[in-house]
Amino acid sequence: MRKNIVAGNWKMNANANAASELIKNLKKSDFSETTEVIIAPSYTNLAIANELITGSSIELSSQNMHESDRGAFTGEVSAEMLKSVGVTYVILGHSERRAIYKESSELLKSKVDQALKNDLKPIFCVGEELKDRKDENHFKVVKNQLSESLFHLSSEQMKNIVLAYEPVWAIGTGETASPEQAQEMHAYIRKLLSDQFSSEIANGISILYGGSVKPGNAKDIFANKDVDGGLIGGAALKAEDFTAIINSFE
Ligand SMILES: O=C[C@H](O)COP(=O)(O)O
Repeated sequence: MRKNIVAGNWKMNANANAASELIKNLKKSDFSETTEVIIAPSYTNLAIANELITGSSIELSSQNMHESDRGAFTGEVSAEMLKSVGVTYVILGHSERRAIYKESSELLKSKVDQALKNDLKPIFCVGEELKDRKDENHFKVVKNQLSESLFHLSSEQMKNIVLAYEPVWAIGTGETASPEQAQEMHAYIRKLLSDQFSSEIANGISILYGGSVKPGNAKDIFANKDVDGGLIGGAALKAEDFTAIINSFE
């Protein structure tokens, strides 16, 4: 049985004080034990977050990671460094990394391999841009993103991947995919996983939806059978809203 997961991607928000405050408020919140809760603060806040989440069920994720073990890569952070401050997940392939930092499928494939080699679980993001959807290319785009960075993995490795479908046109725009559009793409992704790996693998992988998820729309999105939770941006920055989203499963 796959897990329901709600992950908060804080992006480049919250200094050390704000991050501590947010985590303290989250710890006071009453959220469902059956949903796995993950937070992804910026690099500078990971160590403090790790201390603050001790004794809670909250898991820690990084927003990015370098693909090499170590070396002369000024400004970069390795998997081993992340592990040393209690990180268990790493977001890879976010559309902001793909678009702004030109991260290619090939690079993301290396990052996925590096994460798995270091026992970090990738939250691997896929999603089409508005133009792709208008041109009815959205399925093809998502299929390529998955196959180019993940389909070389073994079934055993694939079990450690969490997927996030984030239509780029819905990120931070207030516009959400309809519950039907989300379900349609999630079912398509699960079918691809079944064809490439097995139905057992496909049914065991959590596929999260991301893109303007809020307390007011989370219930309708999470009610779909192939939507196993959310990757939340803006609404993860308020403990009250994030908690309401976590508690939005039927
Ligand atoms: O990683 C999170 C997504 O980019 C969604 O962001 P958003 O909830 O602010 O639209």
